[in-house]
Amino acid sequence: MPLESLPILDLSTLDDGPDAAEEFRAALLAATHDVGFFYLTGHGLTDDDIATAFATAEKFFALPLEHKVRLEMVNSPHFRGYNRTGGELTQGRVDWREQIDIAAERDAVTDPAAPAYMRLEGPNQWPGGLPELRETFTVWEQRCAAIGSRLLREWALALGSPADVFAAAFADRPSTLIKLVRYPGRRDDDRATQGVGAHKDPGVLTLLMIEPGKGGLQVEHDGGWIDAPAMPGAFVVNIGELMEFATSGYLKATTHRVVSPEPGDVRLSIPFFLNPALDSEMPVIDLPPALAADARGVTQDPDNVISGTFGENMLKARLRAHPDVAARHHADLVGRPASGDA
Ligand SMILES: O=C(O)CCC(=O)C(=O)O
Ligand SMILES: [Fe+2]
Repeated sequence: MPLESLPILDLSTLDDGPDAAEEFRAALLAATHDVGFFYLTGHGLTDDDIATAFATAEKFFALPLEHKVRLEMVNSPHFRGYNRTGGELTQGRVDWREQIDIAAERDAVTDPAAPAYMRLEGPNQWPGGLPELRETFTVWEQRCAAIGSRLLREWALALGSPADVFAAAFADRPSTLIKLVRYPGRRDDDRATQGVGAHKDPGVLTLLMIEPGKGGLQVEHDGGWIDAPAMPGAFVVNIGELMEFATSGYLKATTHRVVSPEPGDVRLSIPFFLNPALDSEMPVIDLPPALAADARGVTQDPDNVISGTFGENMLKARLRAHPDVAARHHADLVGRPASGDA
């Protein structure tokens, strides 16, 4: 029978003794082998934390357009800042959403000999008139990174590896990214039904918070789509291409998309992406025989070659999604092979 909804996992059961923890790990492995997506409850963020995050995101989107465009991503060689509705592409088609991208706050790398992907490191563009946005999402980033690190330890154990097998890649300068996203309601013409087009996430792990009461997210499974509406208080968690790479395809990076809300409706979401340092190599896990027998290999797509170096994947994804930033700041990289010399 086709699956009708995503599996649900409760992170707090990890504190209920070794048997409960073992059960959690088995469920984690099954969910991300079969579906690649699950709901996560018991993660420690309260309803108040979540309500504050959405209220802050709403305040940002309510700013006049002339304030928001001062922070436009096209100003940033590091792919940070605001994209107005229609400012991003997936599979070459316009996504009908507006958003601000906030990544790890660091200085830009000035060494001209650094690999091209180090250009992704740099400062964010923060809205001057809304200081609470920086406060709220700096804390959100820390909380989500801690939840993500905990999940990575449990995956490591479930995969028969030492708990810290992924830790080195994340220890120094992990690449975190938060997007605040607003999907306007569908208009009457067709092109506006793609909130975000079908894609896999390029990194390791995504913790997505959807505005309470909203649908729209669909997850590919067995040749069909599973609807994944907001579940009160829960994250939607999924793995990306680099986790598929690390497990030789035992875990699955799953295609998903967001269908635009009905005309007149609006949907907010807050995806958090946890990724290793740009210049780190994601370890390829030595799977126990029982799991290795079920590893499907990494999906081979000549248009989307997956590298073990996270920065290569991320740069490729960013150049593809934001051709205006690429043209203004990275003309030297446009049209180069998907994976190759930095
Ligand atoms: O907004 C959502 O529900 C999902 C967004 C998404 O898949 C992404 O930004 O990668
Ligand atoms: Fe995604």
